[in-house]
This record gives sequence, structure tokens and C-alpha cells, in this order.
Amino acid sequence: MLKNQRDKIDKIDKQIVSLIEDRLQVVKEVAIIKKENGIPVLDSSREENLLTKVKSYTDDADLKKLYEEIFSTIMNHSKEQQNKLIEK
Ligand SMILES: O=C(O)C(=O)C[C@]1(C(=O)O)C=C[C@@H](O)C=C1
Repeated sequence: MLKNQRDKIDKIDKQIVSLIEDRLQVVKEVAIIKKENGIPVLDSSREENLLTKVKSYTDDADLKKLYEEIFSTIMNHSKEQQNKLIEK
């Protein structure tokens, strides 16, 4: 009964995971550039701008909250990964 929709959800989830992995790859490239140039991992103004931008993609207040949570979590993970790479 739900198989069709669940198959679709599974496909979308796979795409989301793949995009997160692509993003993390770029975040690692950023870490190398930051390390080489002595730039701090944390860039609060970039994070603020990014959150403003992703929230602007919807008018729905609940979705704005969701995107803020998702992208804050993603960026926290990015920073952990970057710090690990830089400490190496
Ligand atoms: O844009 C950067 O400088 C990044 O390192 C990427 C990123 C992100 O995940 O989007 C991660 C950490 C920074 O605080 C800001 C943004």
C-alpha cells in the first residue's frame, strides 16, 4: 500500500545523503585552505549569512525553523571535521 511512496522517500533520502557527502568533501577542501593560510575554522558571519539564505528559500515559518536546525547541525559537523583535519 505504502510501497510506492516509501520507495520514493528512500530514493530522496539517498540523494540527500549523497549531497551531504559532496558538501563535506568541499568542507574538507576549505579546511586545507584555512590550515595553509592560518584562517580560523569558525566563520560566524558566513554561518549567519548562510542560515539567512537557506531560510529565504521558503515562506513557511515551520520550514524556516527546520532549515535553521538542519543547517546548524550540518555546520557543527563541518567544524568538527575541519578541526580534526587541522589538528592532524
Ligand atoms: O565557509 C567556510 O568557511 C566553511 O568552513 C564552511 C562552513 C559550512 O559548513 O558551511 C563551516 C564552518 C564555518 O564556520 C562556516 C561555514
